[in-house]
Amino acid sequence: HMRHSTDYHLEQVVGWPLDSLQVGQVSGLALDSDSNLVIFHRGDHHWGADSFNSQARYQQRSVGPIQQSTILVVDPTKGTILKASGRDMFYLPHGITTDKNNNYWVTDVALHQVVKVSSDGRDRTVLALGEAFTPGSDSSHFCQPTDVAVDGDTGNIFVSDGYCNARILKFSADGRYLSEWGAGSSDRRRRIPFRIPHSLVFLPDRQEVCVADRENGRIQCFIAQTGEFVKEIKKEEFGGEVFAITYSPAGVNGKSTFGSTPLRGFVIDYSTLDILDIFKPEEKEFKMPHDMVERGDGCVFVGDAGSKSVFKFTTESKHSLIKT
Ligand SMILES: O=C(N[C@@H](O)C(=O)O)c1ccccc1
Repeated sequence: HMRHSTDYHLEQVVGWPLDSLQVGQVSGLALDSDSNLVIFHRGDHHWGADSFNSQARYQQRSVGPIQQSTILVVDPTKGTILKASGRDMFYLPHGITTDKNNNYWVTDVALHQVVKVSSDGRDRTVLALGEAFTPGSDSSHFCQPTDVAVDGDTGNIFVSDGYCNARILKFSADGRYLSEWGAGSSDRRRRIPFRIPHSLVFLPDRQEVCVADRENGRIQCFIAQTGEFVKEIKKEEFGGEVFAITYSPAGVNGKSTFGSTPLRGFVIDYSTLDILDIFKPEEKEFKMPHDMVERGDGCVFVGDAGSKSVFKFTTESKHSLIKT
């Protein structure tokens, strides 16, 4: 791996998880209030070229929802499954995030909905935004929404919408529509619209929302309160597509990218925009690094929709692992 300045370097924890997680296409990762890893996956469903018609309507509705548990809570150290839920609810899972009451906020691109699900194992739908299986672009419809970010202070939620819309919407915690905005709209020079706002993250220490604008190969960040454009992060090294973004207030931004260059993850300092590290798996390659989370202990997990697997990375070098 190329090393970038400082001593920050991520290496794959080879052999994690101990046993295969038996997951389908991994579309989303989150951390719960116990800092366990939460995996949102598609079981035996796949997003392929014929999943939607030209009006973005899902074509396999008659097959029914995924019968496997689509939401897995996994021990971050061993990779063992602690809880499994989300059966018979979803068709094409995409994004997942948790709120401070440990509810799951997920998006499903086939349902065109954002769903708030209880994590008590009873899978109660606490709130659903959007109309099931009905794409649209007004304030009560989405078109293949990709992710949700939660502002822990106000409870407001942000939705990146989506493959067939190019906007970010803001709702109150109880689902009231507040506002929406497109790419860097407040900045004339950056009127280039979003291509696919694919992943969202809330920056708690800055009260900003950042989006991975996938096919534009860039990150754009906005003031959460107003939607005002703050900055754009775009690097040649991204190779043209940025799939996911996650953030840790330690001043380091994690990103995963997927582009013509070999598929890699980047660690960027949010203030200086310096690339602090570039990482990728040691043995297998990334196939479609689709989402990423960073844990408080510095471990980074990457969910891969292509290889139906989750990779774990750590900043400790091998020998220190052997020592411990
Ligand atoms: O990007 C695509 N999918 C991935 O992001 C995903 O699986 O979420 C995709 C787009 C068009 C057709 C088929 C798949």
